[in-house]
Amino acid sequence: MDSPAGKMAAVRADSTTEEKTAAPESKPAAESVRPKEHGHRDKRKKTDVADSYNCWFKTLRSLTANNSEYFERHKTQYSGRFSSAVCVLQGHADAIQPVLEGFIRIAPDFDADENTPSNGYRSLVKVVGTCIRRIIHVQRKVVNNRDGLLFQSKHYCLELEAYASVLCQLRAIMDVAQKVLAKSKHGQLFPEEKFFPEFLFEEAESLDKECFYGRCVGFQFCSSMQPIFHTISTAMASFAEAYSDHDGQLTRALASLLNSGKYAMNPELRARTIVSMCDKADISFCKAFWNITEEGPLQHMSGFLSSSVNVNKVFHIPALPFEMESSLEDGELVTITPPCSQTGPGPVQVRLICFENREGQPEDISSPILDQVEEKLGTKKKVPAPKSDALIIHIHGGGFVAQSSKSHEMYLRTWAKDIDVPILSVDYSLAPAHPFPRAMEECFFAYAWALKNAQILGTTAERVCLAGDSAGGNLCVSVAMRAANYGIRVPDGVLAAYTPFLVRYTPSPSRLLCMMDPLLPMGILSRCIAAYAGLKEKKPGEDVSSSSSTTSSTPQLSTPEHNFSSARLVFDPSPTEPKRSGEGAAAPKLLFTNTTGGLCEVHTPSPSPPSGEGPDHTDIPVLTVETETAVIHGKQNTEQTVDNLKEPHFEDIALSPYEEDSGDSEWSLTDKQTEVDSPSRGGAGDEKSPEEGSKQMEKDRAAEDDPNRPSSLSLPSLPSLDEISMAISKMTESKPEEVVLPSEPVHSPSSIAHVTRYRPSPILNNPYMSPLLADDELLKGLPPVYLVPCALDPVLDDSIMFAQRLKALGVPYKLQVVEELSHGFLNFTSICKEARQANDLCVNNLLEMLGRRPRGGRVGTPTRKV
Ligand SMILES: CCCCCCCC/C=C\CCCCCCCC(=O)O[C@H]1CC[C@@]2(C)C(=CC[C@H]3[C@@H]4CC[C@H]([C@H](C)CCCC(C)C)[C@@]4(C)CC[C@@H]32)C1
Repeated sequence: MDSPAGKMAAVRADSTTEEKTAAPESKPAAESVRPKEHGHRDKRKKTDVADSYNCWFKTLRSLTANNSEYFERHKTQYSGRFSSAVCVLQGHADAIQPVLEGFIRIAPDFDADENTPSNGYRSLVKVVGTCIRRIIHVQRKVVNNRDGLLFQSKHYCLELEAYASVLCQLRAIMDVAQKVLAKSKHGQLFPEEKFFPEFLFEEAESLDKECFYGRCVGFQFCSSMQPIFHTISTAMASFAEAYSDHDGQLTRALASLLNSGKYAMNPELRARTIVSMCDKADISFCKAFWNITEEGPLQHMSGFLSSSVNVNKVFHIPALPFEMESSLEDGELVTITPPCSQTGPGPVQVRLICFENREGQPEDISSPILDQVEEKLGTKKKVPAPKSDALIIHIHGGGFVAQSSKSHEMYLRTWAKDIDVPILSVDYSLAPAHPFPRAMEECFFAYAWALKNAQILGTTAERVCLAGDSAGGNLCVSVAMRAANYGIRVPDGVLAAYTPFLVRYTPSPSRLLCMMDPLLPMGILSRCIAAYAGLKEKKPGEDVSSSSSTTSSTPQLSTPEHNFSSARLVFDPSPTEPKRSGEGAAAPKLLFTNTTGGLCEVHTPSPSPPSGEGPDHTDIPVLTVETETAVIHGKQNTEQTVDNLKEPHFEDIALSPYEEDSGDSEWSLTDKQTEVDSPSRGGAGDEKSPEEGSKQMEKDRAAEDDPNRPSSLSLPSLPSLDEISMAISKMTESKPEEVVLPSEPVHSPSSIAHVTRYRPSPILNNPYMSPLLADDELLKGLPPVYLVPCALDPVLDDSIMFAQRLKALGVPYKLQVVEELSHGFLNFTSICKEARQANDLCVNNLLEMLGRRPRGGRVGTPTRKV
C-alpha cells in the first residue's frame, strides 16, 4: 500500500488547473479556492473591496437621509416608525463601520493559507456587509414605492425595524469578536485555553437573538436558502409547541403541522418560540426534531427526492473480535475488539448502499420489489455487476445526538449513483445515552470490519475512503487517527464536510455566528457538546464540584454521569498501542480488550440502548440483514436626488428573501478580500474616522510583536450610547412611536442564568474527541484530508485551524470553503442549486481519493503543497 507520503505526492495541488476548470460550475467553492492574484490585478481587487464597503455605507446614508426627510414631511400612520427605524439603523451602521474596517484589515492574518481567504473574522465582515446591503435594498424599495397607492407601509416598516435590530445585535457580536481577538495569539482563531472567557459566554448568551429567527432568519445565506430556513424555523417553532403538548413522534408531527400556520404568518412569534426553546429545551427536543424525517410521512422523502439504488440494506456487524494485518510490520496481526465503552460490547448497525447489485454481496441484499419490477420489465440483470475496486465508509452528522444513515440517505444515494462505489454508512450509537468514546469505537470497528470483509460488500477495497459531514466528519478523522495508531491500514483519504474539530466551549469569531445560525444555535451546540462528553448540565445555583469530572485533574477520561452501565469500563484517552495478536487475545464473554487494548472486566450484561438512542444492539453472532424496501427512484453622497436613489447601482443586487440571487461577485466577499490592505477611507465623510481605527490597529499589531504583552490585538471600540443618540438626533428630531428600537445592543437577563453550563472538563481535552488537540505524531499518521467547510458556519474556524495544523505538519490537505451556504448543505442538495454544486465538489473529492476522474473534467489535483 502507498505510504501517506507517497500519496501526498500524488494529490499535490495544482490550484491553477482547479480554478480554470471549476470556476464556472461550482461557484460556492471555486471562489475560495481561487489562488492569490498578483500585481496590479491584486491591488485593483483590494481597492474594489474597500470601495464596495465605502459605497454601501454611503448609499445607506443617502437613503436614510432621504427616507428620514420624506417621512418627516409626509405624516402617515407609519411615518414616525419609519423615521425612527431608519435613524436607529443608521446609528448602528455608523458605529459598526470603523470596527468593520478594522476586521477587514486584520482578517487576512488568520487565513489557513494564501490561497484560501477565509476565516471567522472575514465571515463576520461578510455578514455585516450582507445586512447593510439588505437594508439598502429595503430602503430603496421604500424610496421607489412610498408614493404609490399600493405601498405596503406596514410590511416595509416591520422589515426595517427587524434589520435595525439585526444590525444592533451584529454590533454587539462584533464587540464580543474584538474581545476574542484580544485574547488570541497572532494567526490563532481560538483564544488560548488559559483565558477561559466565561464573561464572553455571559455576554454572548445574554444577547437578544430573537431578531435572527424572525423575518430576517437566514439573511446571511444565499437567496435560495431563505425559503428553506423560513420553512425549517416554522417547523421548529411549531414542533416545539407540539413537543411540549404531545408524546409520540407521529402525534407531534401532526400537531406541529396544525400549529405551523400561525408560525408561518407570525415571524416574531416564531422567533420568540425558537429562542425560548433554545434556552430551555433539553437534548431530547433536538433529537426529536432532528429525527423528524425518520418517522411518519416524511420518512419516504428521500425516495422521491433522490436517485434510486438497487441495494439499500441495514445489517449488524457482530460484536466479535477479529484479526487484521498490520500495515507497519509484515505478517503481524492486530486484534480488533468490539466497541465496549459505557455499555459493554455490542454489534454495530450499518447500511450498505450500492447503485447496483455487485458480486460478493449476499443474495438477499438486493431489493425484492425492484427485482419484481425489473423482472416484469425484462430489465433484470441476472448476473451481478463485478466487484468494485473501491469503498466509501460514511459517517453521518447529527450533533452526535441524532440522525442516522437513513436521514442522510438522500445525498448518499446520489453519491452511490454518481460515484458508483458501494457506500457503507455507520449507524453509531448516539449521545447522551452513549457518550464518547462509544461512537468513535463503533465507527472504528465498522471501518476495520469493512476492510476485512470487503468482498461481501461487493468490493475489493483497493481504494477506501472515509466521508462524513458535521459530527460525522469529526468521527471520520478520529477513526483515521486511530487506524494509524493501531498500525492498520489508513484510508486513502478523508472527506470532512463542515466538521467540528474542537468539541469544547471555546469561542472563536466564526463560532459567534451561532448567535444567529438557524440550524446550530448556541444553546443547542452547547448541549451537543455536553451530551457527547457525557457531562451533566449544571443547573443555575447547582454545585458541581462534587458531582462531576470537571474538578478532576486526572488526565484520564472520567465516568459520564448518566446512562452508565455498571460495567467498569474506563476508556484511556491516551493514544496507546493496540493489543497485538497473541498478547492475550480477547475472550469475548467476560473479559475483552477495551478500546485501547487493555483488559476490561464486565460485571453486567450490556443493556440494549433505549429506542431512539441509536441502533438496537443485541448481541448477534452472525451478520444479519434486515430487509428494507429499496426505493426505485456602487459616487453617491447625501445630496443625492430621489431619482438617483431609484436608479439601480452596481451594488443594487437582489436582496429580497425570495428573489433570485444575481450571482454577482459582490455577494462573495471572500475572494475579494484576499490580502486586503489598509483601505484609504478618507471619503466616507463621517465624523468617526475609520483611519483612526486602522492606525490604532497598526499600533496594536506593532505592540503584538512584543513577546511580553499577552493580549495584543484590538480593534477600535464601539461608539457609546450617547454618541449614537447624538448621531440620531442630528438626523431627525422625531421620537419613535409604538416600537422602541434599541440604540444599544440589548441583553436579555433571563438567559444569563444558563451560562453556567459552559465549563471546562478534562474529557474535553481528548484528541479523539477534538482532533485539533491531537499531538503532532498522531496527526502525521493521517491520510490526505479534504476539508469542505462553509464560510458562514459556526464551525468554519475549526476547519481553518485544522488545515493550519495539517499544513504545518506536512499532511496533505485540501481546503475548499463553500460560500453562502449553511452548515448541513448536503441535506439540501435536492432543493437548492448552490447546495447541489457544493455536493458536486464533495463528489469530485471522493472520486479523486478513489483514484477516479472527477466528473465534468473538473477539479484537478487539489491538495495544497505544504
Ligand atoms: C461566545 C462564543 C460561543 C461559542 C459557543 C461554543 C460553540 C461550540 C461549537 C462547536 C462545537 C461542536 C458541537 C457539535 C456540532 C454538531 C455538528 C452537527 O452534527 O450538526 C448537525 C446537527 C443536525 C442538523 C442541524 C445538521 C444539519 C442538517 C439539519 C437538517 C436539515 C433538515 C432537517 C429538518 C429536520 C428537516 C425538516 C423538514 C420539514 C421542514 C419538516 C434538519 C434541520 C435536522 C437537523 C440537521 C447539523
